[in-house]
Amino acid sequence: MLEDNRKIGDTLLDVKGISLSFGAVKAIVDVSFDILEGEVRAIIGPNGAGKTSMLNCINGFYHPQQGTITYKGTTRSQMKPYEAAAQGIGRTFQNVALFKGMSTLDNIMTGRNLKMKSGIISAMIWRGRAEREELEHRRYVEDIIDFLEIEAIRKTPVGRLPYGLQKRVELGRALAAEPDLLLLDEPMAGMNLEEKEDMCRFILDVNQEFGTTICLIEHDMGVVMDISDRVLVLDYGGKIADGTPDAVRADQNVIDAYLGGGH
Ligand SMILES: Nc1ncnc2c1ncn2[C@@H]1O[C@H](COP(=O)(O)OP(=O)(O)OP(=O)(O)O)[C@@H](O)[C@H]1O
Repeated sequence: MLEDNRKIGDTLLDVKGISLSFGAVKAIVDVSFDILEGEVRAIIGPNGAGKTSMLNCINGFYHPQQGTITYKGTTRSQMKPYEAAAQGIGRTFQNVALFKGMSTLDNIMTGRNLKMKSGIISAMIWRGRAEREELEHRRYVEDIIDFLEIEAIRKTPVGRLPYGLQKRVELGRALAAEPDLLLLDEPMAGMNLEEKEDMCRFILDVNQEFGTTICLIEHDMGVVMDISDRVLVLDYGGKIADGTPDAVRADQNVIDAYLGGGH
């Protein structure tokens, strides 16, 4: 890890007794865990363990049948995706979800939408103000482009970029919304070693420099153990371990789930 100047704070998100089923399929079974302000939190587990479903519950894509989610002190049984986004929960997806025909710059600009105050009507009435606002947003997006070292591809349609760079652009778009809590669904999937190392560095930089709290799903155990403060382990929808990387690595339930145990 980099030199650690971070402050880990109070509970930002508290998940209590969440259960989610799709018909007979139990995707999540009575899981509780929390995320502290400023930490890098990982969720791991074998295929189908319920990891993506958990992120989908946190940002309101799925509505758990049981349990509560407390975010920034407000408790809900469910929330809507736009409410989650408006309250500072950002997200990237397992499969890249960008506008392939649009440039890197324009894709990242779409991440600013929530921050834009001028609608079409007010922009017609107060053109100067709308233009100033647009300029400020562009400046913010250019800073993200510098930060992620993707200046050379700012005008390139993202569909033409290699997969690793598309993932970086997707991270940029999520950052453009200035999230307090950033959910990353397998940010390094399908990447080669060098791309993985770059992505790890960017995730740690986002956490340290912007103070963004990160919750990530990742299959590469080496990566997870390197960059996470705490790791939640799911298996068949249930929680089987939760703790520091070292504690989780030594946990017999985790060893069984990964090295046998029916998977
Ligand atoms: N929309 C859905 N409709 C029906 N079943 C679903 C749906 N979403 C998830 N599931 C099921 O819920 C279970 C958990 O899936 P989930 O995608 O959360 O697991 P995961 O741990 O993220 O897996 P992976 O590592 O393969 O991405 C699986 O059995 C899956 O088939």
